[in-house]
Amino acid sequence: MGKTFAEKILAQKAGLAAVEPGQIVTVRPDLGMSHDNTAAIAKLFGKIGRKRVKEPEKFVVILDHVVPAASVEYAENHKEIREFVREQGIRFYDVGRGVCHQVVVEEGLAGPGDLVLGADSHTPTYGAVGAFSAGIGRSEMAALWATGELWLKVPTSLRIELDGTLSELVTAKDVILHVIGKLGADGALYQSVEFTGSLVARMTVPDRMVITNMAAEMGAKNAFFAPDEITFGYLAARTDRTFTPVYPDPDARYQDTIRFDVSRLEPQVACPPDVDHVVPISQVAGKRVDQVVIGTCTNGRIDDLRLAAEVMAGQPVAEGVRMLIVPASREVWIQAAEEGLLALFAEAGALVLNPGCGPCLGAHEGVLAPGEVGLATSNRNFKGRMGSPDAELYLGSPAVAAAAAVTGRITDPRRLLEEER
Ligand SMILES: CC(C)[C@H](C(=O)O)[C@@H](O)C(=O)O
Ligand code: SF4
Repeated sequence: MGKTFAEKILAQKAGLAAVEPGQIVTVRPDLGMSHDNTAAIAKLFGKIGRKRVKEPEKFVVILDHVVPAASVEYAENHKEIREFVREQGIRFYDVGRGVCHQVVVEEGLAGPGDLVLGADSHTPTYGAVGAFSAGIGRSEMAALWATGELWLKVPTSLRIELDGTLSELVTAKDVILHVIGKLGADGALYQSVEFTGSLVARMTVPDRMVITNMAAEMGAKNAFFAPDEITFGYLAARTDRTFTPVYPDPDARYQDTIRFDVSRLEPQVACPPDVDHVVPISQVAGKRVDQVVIGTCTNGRIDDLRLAAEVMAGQPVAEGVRMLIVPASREVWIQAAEEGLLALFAEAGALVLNPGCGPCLGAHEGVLAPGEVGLATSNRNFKGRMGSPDAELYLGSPAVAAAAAVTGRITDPRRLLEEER
């Protein structure tokens, strides 16, 4: 009987001939990733009585969540991490390099056939380049540092087929918001989600990253796009590593196959306080916003910034609205600067921030006050996510965010474009 992607790759990484869903296997990941939570992990590591990370070359630490440090406490945390990675000889990217998930992909640290475990819930992102990648807890990361291995339960597999053609200004973000809206925030709980269908062949790696990133929001253990020419072309420009891709068998058995035709999809918006309370934009159009954020590991890439600039079409940010632009990485920041996008946003009245998570997690760089309404291109909108528990946060694509920024209200970017034309 055929095997799914998860079954094949986990068998391989566990050194077994075959595995079944539900089976507990001990795997040896190719990469372990952590970020600002590394100091907390180091404390747990000390508690289990270890001094040296067993295979330091298999780990990476990226400071991104509260960068640059917003308080003495954060500064101390960063300082401890710098000392720890130096002592242990762990690959390290300091503040300013970018959001961990973007950096891992840009640096070619994840690719087809890799098993990556990260101490962050959006680690499934790297399935966009054919890796099995999943989030783990801090104590699991400490155990991984100590032994180089970890047990995992083999997930059941869910296949999602995406077919049709997206209309103008409807994006991968709208697709995944729609999918989450239909399946719910627990719609793929502890499942390995394989995305297939005719739309996939027309999706760039960044498009696929939007989808695998947000698959975490429906509970997925990991998410996967079978590596194709688009994947290999993308990776060839970034790394000279060679990869051994793993593909599902054609006769693999899935728990379920769900098909979506995206041809008539409108731009989608997730309404507070639930990521799965997703509606077509026409249902929330007109809602006033105080702050718009374009960035994060979901939608802070160069094509997101290009799309936002296109929708803004030289119009200024609406009076009374704060617009924050947070390039996901230094590479994106430089590219956007070279293309004149950062100046364009700044001239329109936006505030361009440093690469990193920015206000996504509500810790700094633009938190919302009680009663305020935000719209962001990020992946979470629960109560208090971007500051006050009494603020509201809507989620949408960069096109939707740009349209809100220049009109001061949730607006269908397609209508705006029509008016501009
Ligand atoms: C702080 C970190 C552990 C957290 C996560 O795991 O996802 C953060 O990145 C988030 O998006 O809430
Ligand atoms: S950008 Fe947001 S979702 Fe992504 S890793 Fe940072 S805090 Fe988490």
